[in-house]
This record gives sequence, C-alpha cells and structure tokens, in this order.
Amino acid sequence: MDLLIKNGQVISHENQLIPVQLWIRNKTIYAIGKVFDEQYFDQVIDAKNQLVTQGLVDVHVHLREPGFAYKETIQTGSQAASRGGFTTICAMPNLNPVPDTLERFVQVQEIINQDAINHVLQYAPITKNLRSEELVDQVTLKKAGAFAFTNDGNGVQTAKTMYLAMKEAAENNHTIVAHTEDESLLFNGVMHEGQKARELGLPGIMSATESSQIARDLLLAEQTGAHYHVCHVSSKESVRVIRQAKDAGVHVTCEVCPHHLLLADEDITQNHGYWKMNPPLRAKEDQEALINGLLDGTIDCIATDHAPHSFVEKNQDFLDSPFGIVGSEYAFQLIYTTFVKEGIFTLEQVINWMAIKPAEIFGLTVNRLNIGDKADLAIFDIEHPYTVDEKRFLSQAKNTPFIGKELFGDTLYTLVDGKIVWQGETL
Ligand SMILES: NC(=O)N[C@@H](CC(=O)O)C(=O)O
Ligand SMILES: [Zn+2]
Repeated sequence: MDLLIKNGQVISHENQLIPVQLWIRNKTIYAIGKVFDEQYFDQVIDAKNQLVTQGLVDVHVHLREPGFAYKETIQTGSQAASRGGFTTICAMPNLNPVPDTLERFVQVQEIINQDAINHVLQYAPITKNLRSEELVDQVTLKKAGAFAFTNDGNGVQTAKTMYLAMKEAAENNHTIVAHTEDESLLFNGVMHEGQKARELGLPGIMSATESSQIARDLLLAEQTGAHYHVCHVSSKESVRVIRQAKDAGVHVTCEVCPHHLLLADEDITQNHGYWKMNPPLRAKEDQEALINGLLDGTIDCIATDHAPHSFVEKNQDFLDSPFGIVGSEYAFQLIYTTFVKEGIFTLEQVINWMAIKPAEIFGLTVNRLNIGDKADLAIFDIEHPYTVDEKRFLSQAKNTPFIGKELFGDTLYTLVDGKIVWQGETL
C-alpha cells in the first residue's frame, strides 16, 4: 500500500511552514521529498495549503468503558480523538470496575484491542478502587500494559499512600500521575472560589485544594526519586511550586488543559453544567500563569481531560451536574485559533506541547516526521474557519461551553499506522 500526501506543509524547527510531499508505505513514512510521480501510488491526498503534522498525543482522556458506556465508549472516544487529530490517547482508570487487578485490566485491554481506531494506552490506578488505602500491584499491571498509574478523578488523600506508591514507582521506573485535590479542603465547592462564585451564590473551590496536595507530592517525589506527573494544573500557586521543584531537580512534569488556557471564571455566562469541570476555571491571573508556565517550560504539555457525560447529567446547574467537559474534537483548533493566530504561541511550540513532549516525558517513541517514523499523522485545515457543532461530534457526549465557537484548523485527515481513520469534509 503506497499513499502520497502531496502539496502539504510541515512546520520546521524555525517555525516556518515548508512544502513537503510524504510517501507513506504501509505503516511508516517511506520517503520525504519535493515531487513524486503519482503513478506509483494507490492513493493520493491533496493537502494543498494545509498543515501536515505528526499525530497528536493526549495523555488525559476518559473513555468510560467499562461501567459508563452511556457517557462514552472506547470506540466513540477513540473516534472523537481521531477527529481531533490525536493518534495516541491515554485513558483514565476511573471506570467500573476499576482496572486494579490483572483480570480487570485485561478486560479493558480486550475492549481496546477490539474497538479502538487509534492507539489507546490504558492507565492503571494507584490504589484499589481509587480509595486511598491499598496499593495495586504495579509490576503486574505494568506487565499487562499499564501506561502509568493514577487515581484521576480523585486525589490520593494520605501522604503515606502516595509515598509508598512513589517508592514502588521509583524502584520500577514507573510514573505516578496525579489528580491533586485535598478533599478535606473541598467544602463541597463546585467552582473556583472568587467573585463569580459569590455572584452566583455557589460554594467555591480554593486553589489550595489543588496546590497544597501538589506541594506535598513534590516533596515526596524528591524523597523517593519517582517521576511525578501532575494532571490539569489550574492555579498560579501550582505553577509556582512546580517551577520551584523543577529548579530543585525534582523529576516532575505536568499538563494543562485547553479550557484553562482559554477561559477564566469571569467568562462563565450562566449557572449551567457545561461550565463545570474539575479543576474549575480559575481567575484571570491563574490563566495568565498557565500561559506563562507553558512558555517558560514549567508546564510540559497540553492534555484535553476529555470528560464525557450524558446530556441529562450535564444539562443541570452547577450544584447538580457532574464535573467535566469534552475536549478531544477541537483541542488543537482552540489552541491554534486563540494562541497561534494571535501570535502568543508559535505553531512549532504547539506541536511540541501536543505531540512531541507528551510522548517524550512518558518515554513513548517520538514521531519527528522522519523517514522510518510511524505514519501516525494529522492534516489540519489552517486556511478556512468552521464552527464547533455538537451535531458533528463523534463523541457520544456534547458537554462543552465551546459549542458555536468559530475556529480554524479543522481536521481533514488522521492516519494511524498509515491507515486513514478520520476523513473530514472535503473542501
Ligand atoms: N475533569 C473532570 O471534571 N472530570 C473527570 C475527572 C478528572 O479528570 O478529574 C471525569 O472523570 O469526569
Ligand atoms: Zn482529574
């Protein structure tokens, strides 16, 4: 099978769009050049004026299977991610049953093998049933294919449990990934504690609910030598303590979500569940700290935290709705439109944060668009605007405040192992 992508443009290290033709043979990039004779190819994609990149990597998605297939399945979640240009996604273990034993983990892997259309890497939990008590057997779960270990959805509540988990992780070269939330500091909060929460009369979530647990974990990571990765960093204090820990040589990495980069609590227009996520949209100065954290290297990568829920669950107010918004299908496009077109980030930086760094920090093979690299690719239409339309979502869920937003960069094609898994509307 020979496939030609002609007239495309790739972004160079110097942030220049350079014309390129890619020859894909079977699963890999076979040749890169200026002109190839089309007669050699079984299929030709004309990527005129479009951006051709390595496939994006998302280290934080919720696919909800087994246990919550009414929200999303591995199949629909993997299709949604492919539509967003993601060729590798890492799925959180807040499932039912939680994949905390070999048998339960293998059960999830089997659904992945059967239904996923891109590379889905499954996380295992840190503790049994996501309760901060009994540790899982990391070595066994890692052998079964666990990507890394996390209780995402919940923080690890006791320092002792986190310490022991990190100790085992350090001994075995595993990564501990943390949703940080000290439940004793939650006070039933539903949105960031600030002016907006007071206006709406809703209980707030302090930044320290997140940052104080990060501070604890950073010291435990220093003590144990474990690689510690922080999920969805949202506050300026979190960025500050992570920056300090990096300066001190702690092996810490972290991610930020597009919604925290684009929005602050003051942007919330109504008391509706589509605006509710954990961690919450914080203050303008937090948003600025996140942008600066990416730019100065404190924050390593961008991850969506794609968190699908049913319409009935999310079509409620802040008090009753569950936390979480979907993000797979327009993450690159949000960042591209808001930050690249406005000159705040370069395209080269965004590809680094969404494709290269997430792979690099977790020790995955990095696709650098070289000959011999896997043909995991995305083609984005950076020329024409389109509107985020929930009716076109491949995700089962529609819960997001970004519906109706005009964006650039719609995904025209996504290729996984040289195979087209998403083809957008042709222009
Ligand atoms: N982010 C969310 O608001 N919700 C996530 C859990 C999580 O990622 O913390 C979910 O599972 O729905
Ligand atoms: Zn989380």
